Amino acid sequence: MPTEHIFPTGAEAAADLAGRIARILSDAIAARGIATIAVSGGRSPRPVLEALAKAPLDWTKLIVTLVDERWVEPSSADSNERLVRETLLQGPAAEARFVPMKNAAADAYAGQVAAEPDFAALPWPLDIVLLGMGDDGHTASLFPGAAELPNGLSSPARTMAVTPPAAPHQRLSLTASAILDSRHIFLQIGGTEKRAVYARALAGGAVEELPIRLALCQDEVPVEVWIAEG
Ligand SMILES: O=C1O[C@H](COP(=O)(O)O)[C@@H](O)[C@H](O)[C@H]1O
Repeated sequence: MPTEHIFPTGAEAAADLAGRIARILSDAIAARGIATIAVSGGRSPRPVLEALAKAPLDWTKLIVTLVDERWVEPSSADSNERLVRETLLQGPAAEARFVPMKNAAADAYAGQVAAEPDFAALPWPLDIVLLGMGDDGHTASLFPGAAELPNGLSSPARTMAVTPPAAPHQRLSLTASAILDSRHIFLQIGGTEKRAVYARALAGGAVEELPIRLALCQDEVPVEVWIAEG
């Protein structure tokens, strides 16, 4: 079962989560000389990434990457890379090494072939995987109903290409095995709908129906969840 951190507001949850991430990254740098974090996109992580950017870390020792990316140009409002550049990679944090998922390939399937070696070369396990969750129970870009989901749940590769059944843009995503090759998995949720999906995911059922279960219902990696009630 995940460890839960419950806060009245999203702002309080984000501040606490950013502090926890900064402490773990600092300890990782002290222990191994390098720290790694893969972050989610979408709307939820913005305040966490903005707060984390202010942490007094040796950013030159940090590798930042994404858990998933929409196959759009980094200038697009839908780009997860754009979110990370606008929020986290600011000021001293811009010294971190950022490993993007989007490359010049025409689609996410060709892009996956080009991106996989960069991801295979990362220093695994990652220190932190910061997940989000959609209202359909998807995490990273492991979408229920996607033709590529069975492969994403079983592949030993680090990355997978996927076409979401009901969301825009082809995606590149970490696979389940890559997400679980980590020292800490953190999940951020807020709002009535997501809290209900989270409760359903904990209650049981197939990972194919609610892919967030791949992180919540396993014993390999400690999972902590930051929940905003407001
Ligand atoms: O499309 C995506 O959705 C999920 C959830 O996003 P949110 O806007 O509801 O927070 C996100 O975790 C994922 O990284 C993103 O690409």
